[in-house]
Amino acid sequence: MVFDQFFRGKRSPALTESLRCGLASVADYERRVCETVDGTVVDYCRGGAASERTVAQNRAAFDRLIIRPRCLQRIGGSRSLAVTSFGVSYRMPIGIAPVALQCLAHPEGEKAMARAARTHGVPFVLSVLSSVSIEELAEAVPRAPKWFQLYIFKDRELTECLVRRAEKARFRALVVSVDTPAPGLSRSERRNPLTLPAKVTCANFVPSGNGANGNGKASQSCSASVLDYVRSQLDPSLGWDAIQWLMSITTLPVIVKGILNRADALIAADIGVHGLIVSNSGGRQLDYAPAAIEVLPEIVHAVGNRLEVMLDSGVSQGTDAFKALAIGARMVFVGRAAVYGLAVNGQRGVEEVLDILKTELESTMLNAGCGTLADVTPQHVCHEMQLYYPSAVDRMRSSWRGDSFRSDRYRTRDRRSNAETVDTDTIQDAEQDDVEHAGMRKIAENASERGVTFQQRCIDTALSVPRGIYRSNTNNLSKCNGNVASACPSDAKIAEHYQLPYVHTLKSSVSMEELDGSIFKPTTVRWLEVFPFVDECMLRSLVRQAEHCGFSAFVLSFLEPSNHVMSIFNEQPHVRFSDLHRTQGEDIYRSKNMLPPARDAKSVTWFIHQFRCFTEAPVIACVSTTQKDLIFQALYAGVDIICVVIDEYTPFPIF
Ligand SMILES: Cc1cc2nc3c(=O)[nH]c(=O)nc-3n(C[C@H](O)[C@H](O)[C@H](O)COP(=O)(O)O)c2cc1C
Repeated sequence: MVFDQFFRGKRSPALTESLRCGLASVADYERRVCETVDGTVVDYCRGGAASERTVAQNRAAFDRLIIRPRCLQRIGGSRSLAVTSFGVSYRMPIGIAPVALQCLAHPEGEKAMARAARTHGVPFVLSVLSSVSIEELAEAVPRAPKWFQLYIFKDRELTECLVRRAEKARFRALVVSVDTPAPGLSRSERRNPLTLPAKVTCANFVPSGNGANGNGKASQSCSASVLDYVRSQLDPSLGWDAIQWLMSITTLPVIVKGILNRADALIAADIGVHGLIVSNSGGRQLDYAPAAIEVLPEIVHAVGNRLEVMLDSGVSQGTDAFKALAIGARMVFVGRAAVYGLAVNGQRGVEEVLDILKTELESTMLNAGCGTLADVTPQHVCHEMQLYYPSAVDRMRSSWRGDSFRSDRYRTRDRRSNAETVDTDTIQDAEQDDVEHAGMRKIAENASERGVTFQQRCIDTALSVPRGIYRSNTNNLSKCNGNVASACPSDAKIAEHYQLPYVHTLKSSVSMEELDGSIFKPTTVRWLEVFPFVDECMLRSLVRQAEHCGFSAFVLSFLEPSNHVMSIFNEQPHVRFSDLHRTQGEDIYRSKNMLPPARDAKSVTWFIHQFRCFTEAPVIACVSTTQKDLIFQALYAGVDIICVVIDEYTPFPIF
């Protein structure tokens, strides 16, 4: 309100009206719809697939992103939300997503929606399952910026016919939905089936009076059961050649909707698709699909500027739009938000909703220090964990001699790839000119002979933490014939040489004391790798022992399946695991009572909480990118740093 009075001077009539009715946000519109509209229609508009987990995730993922404002940015008078897409200029970067059967929400349905889009100068995407036909809409709202959404049906003739009709009606782009090999499963619809009123039908499949819509086959089937007919036309056997076929039969830009994976985005870019809508259809298709905003970074990162990337799913506030734009979306689309406006007050309701979103986006931009969309950058958004755990970064820095010359040089080399196994040749190359070269090479060669590998691990770069945890992999103990004592010293020396932290594992036969007493230099940075054991006393004792030996951080390893960790301890009778032996005695640590907890959320949280009570030192959770749930559990449970282990198939920006 205050913002509005001071900065806008004059409110639009739509905003004034919505405020007067107590409708100040999209959430207010949603509430109003629930109070006033028939239950089955509410379910149809609001519902999602199955357990609706993805619907919830869409909201939660936006909420996890925090806006980082910049001040004193000299924002002048030339403020603008204008955006150009496929050569057409729109007044703001928020369009209306395709929504089937809008006459269920309001008698004017798609016509009202398109008129509101015209008022705001934003694209309106007509669903192929619209309750107003392509021709009727074009005639009623000729000047609305219209795009047409379709599926590539089993019947290609029918599909081509729809494309021709859209071209003739001067639609400006085709949006092909690719996330619907079959209809999404709605539990609410199953409980409470939606029956279409006589006047509401999929108008594109019904012949008009003059036969303009003509496709006899479709019409006949449709008259029996519109939805059954369309469902029967969805084609799970489609491949990317279908998109190429679509591009070959039209000159309109083709936008692929429903992409959630960088690999698919890359294929789309390679075959020359014009745009993508990163979308999970508002959580209506695949339950447990990721939130669209969560995968947007990996997709933007993968395709860059090769095609236009847009987003829908979960946008219900101006801040949501801001976040998506900051991460790299050209435009966002709203589905439910617009439908709520339509259901509450027809065209006016949609205009009000768009006005709310526009006002919120303007306000967000201004307060974040952005005058135009070009000013909105990835630096304006971060994941909340980056704010919650900053002190850990400082603590990590203080336990890391990261500013030495040689260390920098090594880290520059690391940046070539996110994860790589550094072989001894690489180490040699790095240090050709080094006086210590020969000695170190010998140690590295020895290590290599014993089958010890050097793994590069990566800590979230956004936290500016130096990267490159050095870790000796002593999993292959059996190769050492019980004589592994010589492995650790040389590994520790290499770590010292490259000025990387040495991560000592409990799977070693050399104890922390032995390393501290004879192998480590005072300057060696040492961290201890710990597994999620259930025995509290033992953990506490290990922590004390480690602190006593100068270990400055703990790496909780959730990487290996618990049974694998235990098998190492249990099935190596010839190996003396010195740290564990000293702590508890062999019989106990090899016993079944020490099975680590299962990796459910509760036990992971419990373990981290426990561990936090034992020590002030930074706690790093080592998690694989494939264990995404675990990453968040660990963060929420309070670890300082997540060490995300990336394999070559995993896209980095999984956050
Ligand atoms: C009631 C309803 C019907 C929809 N019908 C279609 C459709 O016919 N075709 C399509 O591609 N997407 C359809 N969608 C998905 C939207 O285009 C869009 O992806 C989704 O609504 C965006 O999420 P949001 O509702 O959270 O904004 C529909 C969505 C809703 C809510």
